[in-house]
Amino acid sequence: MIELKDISKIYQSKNGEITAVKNVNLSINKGEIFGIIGYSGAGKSTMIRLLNGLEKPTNGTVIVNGKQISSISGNELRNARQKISMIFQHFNLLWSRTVADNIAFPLEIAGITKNERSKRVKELIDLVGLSGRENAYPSQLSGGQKQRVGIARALANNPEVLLCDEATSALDPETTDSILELLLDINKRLGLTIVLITHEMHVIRKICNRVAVMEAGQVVEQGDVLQVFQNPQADITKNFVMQVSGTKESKESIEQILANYPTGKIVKLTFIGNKTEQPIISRLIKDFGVEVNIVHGNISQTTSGPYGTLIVQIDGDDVKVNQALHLLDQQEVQTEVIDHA
Ligand SMILES: Nc1ncnc2c1ncn2[C@@H]1O[C@H](COP(=O)(O)OP(=O)(O)OP(=O)(O)O)[C@@H](O)[C@H]1O
Repeated sequence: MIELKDISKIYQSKNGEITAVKNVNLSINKGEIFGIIGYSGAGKSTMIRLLNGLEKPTNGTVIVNGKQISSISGNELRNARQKISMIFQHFNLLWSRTVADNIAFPLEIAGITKNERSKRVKELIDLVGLSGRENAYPSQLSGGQKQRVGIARALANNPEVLLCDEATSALDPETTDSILELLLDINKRLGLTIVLITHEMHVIRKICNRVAVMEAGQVVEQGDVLQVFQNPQADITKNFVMQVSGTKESKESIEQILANYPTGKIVKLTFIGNKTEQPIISRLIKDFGVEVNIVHGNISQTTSGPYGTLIVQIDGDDVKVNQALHLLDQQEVQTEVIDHA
């Protein structure tokens, strides 16, 4: 559905050239939710502008929905862009228009008759859960409701691709979740391909099937969300995963436990899928007679299943401790000895 082939984007500035995107290759399938994550300045916004044709790449090709967006212009680009919609961090609503009229706006531009417009607007209002608020103005809505209007407006002309530019960054955590659930619902119901950019791993975990991690204009890692969570390769990806697994906070706990129990091994266990539901710890204790102290634990849901991390101190006879680690490996629980006491 979307192909980026060896894309680079170089901006000219007073201080010389800025490479915003460098040699990026990505392939996004029809109907998937694909996340691009990176810190500020990584090149995410540039990527999204390349996808909707607002920017031309310095090198490479962008293909969206069968059209080579990177080389077309004028009417051809305008037509192609009707199938590529977008929602924004700050909603970009028309403040002097009601909810219904905001949603009707792209339909007016597309020349849809008044009767058909009213019918479609009603459908969209129902779809995003805004029934009863048709005649409200944006200033009378909460942030979450404003984003629902943004989503309805983006869906008005039946797009094939929805681009989300930090769409939940201005919302509180609960509202963020309700908007993410709406996006997931729309993706399932309409088979819409969704590409989102974000700096929050929570967003990726909650709704994405696959993720690309960007740093300094490059994609440093990409893959299925669950795999990336279980086995992050790049340092930046490890940092993003820590946002969700909370293992950063546990450093203090590890220091504490080392001070209190200066024996054994501190091990980080990472497990995915139904392994999170097995009584692995009790097996270690029963089968090997080792002591297990839980330092930190966390289980998160992704669209492909649960993902968990557990940091434990395993203490006992060296041979038994190693056998316990071996059992964990056999159980496809990933183990990383993060500290020897
Ligand atoms: N029009 C432009 N002219 C010059 N430099 C630009 C332009 N747009 C972006 N850049 C530069 O390209 C780099 C990538 O910017 P970009 O906005 O794509 O990153 P980002 O990951 O979206 O960051 P943020 O989340 O802060 O928007 C930055 O160094 C930025 O200053």
